[in-house]
Amino acid sequence: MIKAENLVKKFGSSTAVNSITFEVKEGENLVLLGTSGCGKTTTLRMINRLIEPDSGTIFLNGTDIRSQQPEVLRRGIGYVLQNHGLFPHYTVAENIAIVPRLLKWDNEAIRKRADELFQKLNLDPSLKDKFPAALSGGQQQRVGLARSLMVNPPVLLMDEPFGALDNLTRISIRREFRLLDELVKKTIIMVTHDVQEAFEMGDRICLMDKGEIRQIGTPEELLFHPANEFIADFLNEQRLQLELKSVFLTEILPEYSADRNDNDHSDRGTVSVWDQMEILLQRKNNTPRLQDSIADEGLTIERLMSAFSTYKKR
Ligand SMILES: Nc1ncnc2c1ncn2[C@@H]1O[C@H](COP(=O)(O)OP(=O)(O)OP(=O)(O)O)[C@@H](O)[C@H]1O
Repeated sequence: MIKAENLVKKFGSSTAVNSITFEVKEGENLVLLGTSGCGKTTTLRMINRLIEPDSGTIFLNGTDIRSQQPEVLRRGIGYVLQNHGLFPHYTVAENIAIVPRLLKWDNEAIRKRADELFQKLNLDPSLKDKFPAALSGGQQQRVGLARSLMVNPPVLLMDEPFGALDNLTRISIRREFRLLDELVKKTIIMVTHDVQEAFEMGDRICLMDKGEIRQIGTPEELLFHPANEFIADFLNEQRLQLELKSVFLTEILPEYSADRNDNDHSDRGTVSVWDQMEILLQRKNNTPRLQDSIADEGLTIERLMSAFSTYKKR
């Protein structure tokens, strides 16, 4: 779906992106991960031509993106920014109508699509008449996402989409976004410097350093088969939590996994060992369950951990 070949971008004498090559399949969520300044945002912005590479080529569905006007290209590529990118002097309704109006949608079509997205994103319809400054950070982020999804672009670029949120909001909004049907089927490239976030959201992770790619692979591949010492060191501090997030219930206890999601091209289900552990802990504490669709009757934390450690020894 997206193919980047030998991309190079320099700013003056410093090289932000140094000959990187990667591919993203249709429906896949690729996370660009790395420390500040390693070239993630520059890479992302080359895909919607906000930045032009010095050399290298990007193909979208086999076509060089330079063959399209940037404005036309961007209508098929949603873009979600850390600080939501909403225009402060436009109401929420006006903000989300910008691209549909460019595409000459009528008012009724815009209203219908906005209502649908507001419902899916748990946004109260009364927010439509407000200005962005009157919304909470989480609401602003949801509106930013709604805006990028209005015309249902097949590709979505997300630059630190949860970066401006407090930790708790961040964790819950991330979980919600991950299960959102509008996002499950999209091809997504997401930038983050948060390792946990990358492991929760990414089908594959592209770990960058100093403008170069050190490894691209599934969370499991990076953790259990790091390509070099840099990768192992980068992940080491949070290893156990990452392992729990990167292994799925379907892989260790298929008999308890009634949640296999047909839209999930990775075919690993949607519940990680970490998620399942949280569900069991919440149940133990009598707090509401995170997810009700799981056939986990009789599953205990001990059983889960024992299956996880057997899996790791394989
Ligand atoms: N417009 C610009 N002019 C000059 N230098 C730039 C410009 N944009 C980025 N850079 C430099 O290019 C390098 C890569 O920046 P980039 O924003 O892509 O990194 P990043 O990995 O996204 O970092 P962060 O997580 O801090 O946003 C950095 O050294 C940055 O200072």
